[in-house]
Amino acid sequence: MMEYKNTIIAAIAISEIIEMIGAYGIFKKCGRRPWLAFIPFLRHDRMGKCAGRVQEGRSLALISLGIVVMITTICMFKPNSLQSMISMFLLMLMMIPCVIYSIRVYFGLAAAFGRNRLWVIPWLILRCLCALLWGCSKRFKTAEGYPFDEEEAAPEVSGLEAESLDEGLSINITKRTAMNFLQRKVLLRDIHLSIPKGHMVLLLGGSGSGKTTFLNAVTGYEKAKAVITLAGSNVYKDYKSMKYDIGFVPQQDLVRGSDTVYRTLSDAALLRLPSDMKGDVRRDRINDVLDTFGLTPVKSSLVDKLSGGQRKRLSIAIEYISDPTLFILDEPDSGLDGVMARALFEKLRAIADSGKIVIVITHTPDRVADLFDDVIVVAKDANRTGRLAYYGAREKSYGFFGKKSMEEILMSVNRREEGGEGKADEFVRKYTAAVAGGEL
Ligand SMILES: Nc1ncnc2c1ncn2[C@@H]1O[C@H](COP(=O)(O)OP(=O)(O)OP(=O)(O)O)[C@@H](O)[C@H]1O
Repeated sequence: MMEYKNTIIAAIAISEIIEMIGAYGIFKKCGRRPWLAFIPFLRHDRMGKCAGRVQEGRSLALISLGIVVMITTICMFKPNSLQSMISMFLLMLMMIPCVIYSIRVYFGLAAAFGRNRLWVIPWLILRCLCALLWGCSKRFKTAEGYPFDEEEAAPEVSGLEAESLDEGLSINITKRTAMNFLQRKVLLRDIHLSIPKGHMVLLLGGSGSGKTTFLNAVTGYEKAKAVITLAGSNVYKDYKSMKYDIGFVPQQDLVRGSDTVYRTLSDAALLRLPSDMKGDVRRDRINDVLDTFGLTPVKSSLVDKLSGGQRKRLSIAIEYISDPTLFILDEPDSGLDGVMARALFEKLRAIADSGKIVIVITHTPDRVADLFDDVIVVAKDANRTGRLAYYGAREKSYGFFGKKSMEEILMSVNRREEGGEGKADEFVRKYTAAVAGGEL
């Protein structure tokens, strides 16, 4: 038994030494103080910094410390004692976040060295040998542009409080946080803007930049540290009474195939219109909405028999039945061809022109860009927090970003490892300065 223990200790010591040598090389390549590689635990922290994953590196360092404490406890007590069992249980628990944080740090390292993300597998299995290879081999160099955005990270706090509009939407999100694997993550920070009524706004942002989180915070579905006012009323405080003032059309259609179009809308009307509304007034509203969305010819058809475009229009009509002041749509054009998408967005434009506010997420903005008044660009900064990189007139946005299309604007703020130009922080700073200087 003793021999067995000694072998394990010797193996751990050898792998530690190999890893230290490798980490020394990695730190040097990443422009960090290399001697820190020889300090246990701090090494994990610095590895996180090299990978651009500061929080994960720090958490990994703490968990590694916990693991060592647990292993020592297990060795100190008799194998089947209560203390040893508890330590074993805690050790198992710690392994889960340890693996998760390790994966995140290795993903970051792969991006820092411009390598495939699959490298995370050998890193997890043979960490010490991978560290040695990446640290000592000349074939492993940091990627072009490394460290990504680090020196010029966007300011921690930015943005000016948006004024409350009597008839429009004013959004003042200070922060939206969430617990994520034992760690509080800031999903959104400092998003302040006011949208006047009659405006149709494009919400632009890369995958995971925080668009849905932003919309959920605006509608009050998932509250943030924020003040949202719609036509002078506080959305969070008056949530119940304002629920149907805000129409939210999710990406997925939530309609029952076995109902007719009319039945679907009349059920929605029963739910969303005031209960004291007279039957004929309600019927008129249903017919108006059917007309608005070109669904009158198919009002007796089963939902299952509708085309993709008709089904989409029905989903939108369900939310529109309550005549919302603020109308939000998450990718209403997914699955629609260019002509159908254009026709749909023209309807949304008409709704905005009737004095509403329409906010739309679309992944193919350029085919309908001319229909929008304004653009909101949400981008992930160096801390992976969703920030406001632009809000203003669509026409000015091209000049602000120095680009010719919405897709190019999106690429400029997307992170490098996602194929973008990684200029999110630069534009958050530029936007903050422009707003403070009264240029936007
Ligand atoms: N409740 C939550 N807890 C922890 N993290 C979350 C939570 N909600 C969202 N996130 C994280 O916040 C980030 C933004 O997510 P969000 O869904 O808002 O992005 P998105 O811009 O809508 O992306 P997509 O275009 O891919 O739908 C993601 O990294 C996501 O993992």
